[in-house]
Amino acid sequence: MPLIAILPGDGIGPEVTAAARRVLEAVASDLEFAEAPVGGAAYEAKGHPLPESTLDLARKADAILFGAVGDFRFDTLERALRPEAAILGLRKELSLFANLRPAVLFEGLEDASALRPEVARSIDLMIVRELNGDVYFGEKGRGTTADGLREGHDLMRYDEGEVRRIARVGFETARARNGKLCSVDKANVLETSQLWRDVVIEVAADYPDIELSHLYVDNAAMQLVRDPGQFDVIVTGNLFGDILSDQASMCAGSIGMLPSAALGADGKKGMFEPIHGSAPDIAGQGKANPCAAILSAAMLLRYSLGRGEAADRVEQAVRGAIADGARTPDLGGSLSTDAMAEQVLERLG
Ligand SMILES: NC(=O)c1ccc[n+]([C@@H]2O[C@H](COP(=O)([O-])OP(=O)(O)OC[C@H]3O[C@@H](n4cnc5c(N)ncnc54)[C@H](O)[C@@H]3O)[C@@H](O)[C@H]2O)c1
Ligand SMILES: CC(C)[C@H](C(=O)O)[C@@H](O)C(=O)O
Ligand SMILES: [Mg+2]
Repeated sequence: MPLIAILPGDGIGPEVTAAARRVLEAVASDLEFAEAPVGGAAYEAKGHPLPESTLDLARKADAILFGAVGDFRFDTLERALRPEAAILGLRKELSLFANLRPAVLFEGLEDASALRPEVARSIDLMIVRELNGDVYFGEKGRGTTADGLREGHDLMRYDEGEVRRIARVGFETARARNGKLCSVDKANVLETSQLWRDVVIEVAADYPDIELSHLYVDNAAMQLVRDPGQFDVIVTGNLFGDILSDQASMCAGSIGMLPSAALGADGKKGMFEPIHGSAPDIAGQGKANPCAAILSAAMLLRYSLGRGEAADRVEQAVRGAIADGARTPDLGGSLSTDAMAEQVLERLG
């Protein structure tokens, strides 16, 4: 019996994970679920955003369904105790270095996209974001300059091994899709990025069938709204991937639509979560779009459980609901989180 750890977290996290869990229960009757607090909820309950017991469950589980963490109430805590430390800790402790963030425009969502319909319709891409390194995990600190000014610093750093392993995921992902990989960096300014580019080019020698291109991140941000259809797979670092995926979400209609998978070296055990956060502005109001969480559950079925057929069924059910006009407020409609989940569940048969 596969064990699924459910880590709902804060804000809309519990609302959307409840919907995703119902979908999992509907397509797989043999799953065992265990829930544990994470983020601000865990800090309040246990004094730490990632308690040992939660980390143990995550280690033990076959897959993790994660909601979202964070609330402005915790923004003054020391960094190690903030809710966000939990998600970073889980990614690092479980060596989940490869973050797959697909952005696709579902039929009917042209009007929700921030782009013109004919431009929006072309988006079908996968962002492969490195998740264990970069400026997120480099040495950081605060101090005072000789002149008495407050200063802060965060070291951006990758070693070639870290770049090589995510580059391979990028090339393999492109091979399984349409054979095009765009590596995004800032090699015109950053040494970390020059190393990134050099290593990606070295790895490319093993993938002569893949069409490799490179873009600076500022240009990539522009191209993503000018012509998202030009991209198949984008491989990039932790920070650039974070930013570009939120941007891609609005090209595809809403941040409430984008799922993600964080995978380790075996490409199997993983943590699955919407790319969005805890959305304190709409938490507790039943307004959250559960599709990103539901589509994350589909990725869990596909990657961690090897159940591609069940994953397809879930994705088709979401597509069907959207095509038939089901809309939460972020998509211009008025369905509640639960009503949207019902629309999906009904289409699972
Ligand atoms: N994976 C995570 O746990 C994660 C990701 C991003 C941000 N955060 C945290 O979440 C908190 C809020 O951050 P933020 O406001 O910058 O980003 P956010 O993604 O939580 O929200 C941004 C905007 O998008 C809307 N939104 C997000 N998800 C939605 C959904 N499913 N349906 C409808 N609308 C949705 C919100 O209402 C808000 O207006 C912060 O504490 C941040 O650190 C956590
Ligand atoms: C909450 C935060 C640490 C996280 C990140 O920056 O990775 C989030 O924005 C995401 O996209 O998953
Ligand atoms: Mg983000």
